[in-house]
Amino acid sequence: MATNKTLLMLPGDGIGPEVFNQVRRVVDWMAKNRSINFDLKEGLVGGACYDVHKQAITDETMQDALDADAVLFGAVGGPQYDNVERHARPEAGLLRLRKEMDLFANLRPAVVFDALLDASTLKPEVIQGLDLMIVRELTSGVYFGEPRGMQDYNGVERCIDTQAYTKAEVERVAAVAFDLARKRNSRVHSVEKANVMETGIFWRKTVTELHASGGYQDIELAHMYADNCAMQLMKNPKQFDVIVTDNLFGDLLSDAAAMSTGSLGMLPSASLGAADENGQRKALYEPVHGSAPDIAGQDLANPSAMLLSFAMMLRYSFGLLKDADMVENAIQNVLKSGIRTGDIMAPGCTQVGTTGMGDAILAELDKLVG
Ligand SMILES: NC(=O)c1ccc[n+]([C@@H]2O[C@H](COP(=O)([O-])OP(=O)(O)OC[C@H]3O[C@@H](n4cnc5c(N)ncnc54)[C@H](O)[C@@H]3O)[C@@H](O)[C@H]2O)c1
Ligand SMILES: CC(C)[C@H](C(=O)O)[C@@H](O)C(=O)O
Ligand SMILES: [Mg+2]
Repeated sequence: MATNKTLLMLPGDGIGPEVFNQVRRVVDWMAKNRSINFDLKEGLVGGACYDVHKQAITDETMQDALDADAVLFGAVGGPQYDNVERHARPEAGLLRLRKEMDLFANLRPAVVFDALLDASTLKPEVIQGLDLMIVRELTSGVYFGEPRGMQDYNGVERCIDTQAYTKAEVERVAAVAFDLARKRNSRVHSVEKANVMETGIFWRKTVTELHASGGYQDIELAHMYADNCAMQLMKNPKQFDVIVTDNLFGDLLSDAAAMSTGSLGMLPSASLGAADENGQRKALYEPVHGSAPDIAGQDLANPSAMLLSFAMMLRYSFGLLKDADMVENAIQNVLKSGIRTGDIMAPGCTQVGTTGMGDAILAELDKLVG
């Protein structure tokens, strides 16, 4: 691969830097064994940035993100920032990255590895072979709608958030879902609450029209209410191929889907912008989980979600399919061999920490490269 691809690394807070340390080892391994050399840049984000600059991301780091070929992100947040004003909170750094990079399509796959059937709280027959993709709209909806905040409402204190979507915003994320479905099992569930919300009715109408007029008749489209979808994800997740939904429902449903895989520590994600004339997209890759303050600093975090996010980056941003497969296979093989972090531990397996899991994955990569 050309050596001029820039990768911006933003480890963040809590377990973010811990799982990131394992990615650094794989980045080094890729340079040494596969001649994949990135120009690496690193920046502060979240609480780590707030501690130094009193803001969750600086303009310089934001510019680095806009200039990079891909951004790799750990996690942000922590209880010590609970009383920081919203615009400077750690989470605001991530939201700014998503908005200013215009990363409207958040791909959150939930894939169940056979070796982890026993780690899920769902019955093995319900989840065996599960491979679903949630496409979450990421730059609009109630996360960003205006007006928002405190109001004087006829002398009464009131607080509002606004759910708002333009037609173009719904169309572009639905198109990503249809295009992805075509490369998978050609089924899309569009999820909203059209029974209650105006934006739900609009979402459903817009997706239906795009399906009919956008050349997507080969894709099977179904509509589902978000509350039912949460239930169906527990009852029979294998009915789904691709789910497309708004920013808030996507946040909730992807955490729910994570548990079928055994742990939040297994779920990667890719956040993508629109393709330019060369087919290149701005992109940020991050695990779905957060900074996990309850286990931070104890070498307990599962680095798999972070490493699988790195694999998604190799695949989606750089077309390095073989190398992405290698990382994924190495993780699968380690799980098959019974090596587990605490979150996915099962009787008869060997428990390791974050670094131990990294050691095992690197050893497996060595085997795979021969
Ligand atoms: N993308 C992000 O940076 C992101 C995502 C979600 C939450 N957050 C932030 O993280 C902080 C904590 O939030 P939370 O506790 O609701 O969610 P969380 O995802 O951090 O943790 C939820 C639970 O899952 C466990 N867990 C998460 N990742 C794990 C891993 N890799 N290995 C093993 N166990 C893991 C945690 O120990 C915890 O019990 C908050 O400040 C929140 O805003 C950030
Ligand atoms: C940290 C927070 C802003 C974020 C979200 O709500 O989108 C997180 O929960 C996620 O799922 O990426
Ligand atoms: Mg979330």
